[in-house]
Amino acid sequence: MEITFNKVTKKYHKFMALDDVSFNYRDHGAIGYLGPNGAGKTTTLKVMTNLLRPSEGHAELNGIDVNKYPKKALANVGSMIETPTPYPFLTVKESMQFVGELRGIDKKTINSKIDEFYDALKLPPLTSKMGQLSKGQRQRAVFASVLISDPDVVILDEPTSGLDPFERKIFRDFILELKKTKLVFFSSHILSEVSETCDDVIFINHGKILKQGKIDEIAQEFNTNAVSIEFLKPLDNNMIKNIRSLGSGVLKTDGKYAVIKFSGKEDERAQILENAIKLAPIISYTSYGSDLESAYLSILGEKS
Ligand SMILES: Nc1ncnc2c1ncn2[C@@H]1O[C@H](COP(=O)(O)OP(=O)(O)OP(=O)(O)O)[C@@H](O)[C@H]1O
Repeated sequence: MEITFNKVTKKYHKFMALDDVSFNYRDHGAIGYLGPNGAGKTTTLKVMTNLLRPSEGHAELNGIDVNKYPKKALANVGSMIETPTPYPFLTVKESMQFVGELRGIDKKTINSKIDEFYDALKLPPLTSKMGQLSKGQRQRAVFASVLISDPDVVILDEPTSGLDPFERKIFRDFILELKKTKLVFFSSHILSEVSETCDDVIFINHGKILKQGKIDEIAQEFNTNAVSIEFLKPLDNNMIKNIRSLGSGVLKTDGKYAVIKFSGKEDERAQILENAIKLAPIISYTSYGSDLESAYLSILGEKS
């Protein structure tokens, strides 16, 4: 399973919606494609699924050029791009059966998949008409249809937009399972959703990739890493002076507490603890975890 973008540029007349976009992902896992409105996310996913032709460069799925050989490239791919508009007069079950049959899946497999997704995605009653479902119910029913053919690669455009927190959780739990065996690529502007489900992240704005890499590494790079130390006794001036030599700066001292900045490297964090113990007895030692928000603000905030 593999997704490749090789120097893809997409122009809408003179407007450059994608500018020299390249990435490559292989094997199972989840990739979050993050960017604000108008960044170029949908355009990317449309090029990826042959709904648009790139102006330059090319996209490959499972090693096959999507625009040259769309049928072959998309054979093992499931995608949900923009708000799905499924068959309103079919029931949930009929709609999934229809998509499964179009994909050449046998009836028995289709029905066992429907049972599986009914529980995992908490689908609405299978006899409900697609046209009468709420947005969240419809989204999940369409998502189930996309997965009926058991694709290797799953491509989703803002899959949780318009969903309530309960539905988002269903989606998140499902992606966490799905990514164990499949390559999932989804666009989003919801940071928490990406940080909770993805291994890798790409930041895009104004059609350009601003940063890509492992979420943990990017979060760490942009985070103000800090540890909070609780000493047994309140700090006096002499202690505070000594604490200043720990880490790369003191953010705050308050009563028995000191908050110390450090680079984010594990060995430096261990060293701070080792030296702090020499100053006075310690009751607790807590790290502030890195988060993607500071990365998002630094990467997209500065350059947007
Ligand atoms: N058919 C089109 N013709 C002209 N410009 C377009 C067309 N489709 C998109 N654009 C422009 O290209 C840019 C990227 O649009 P795109 O839909 O890819 O962004 P997005 O990141 O998916 O945004 P959103 O989160 O709002 O869906 C936007 O400035 C948009 O106005």
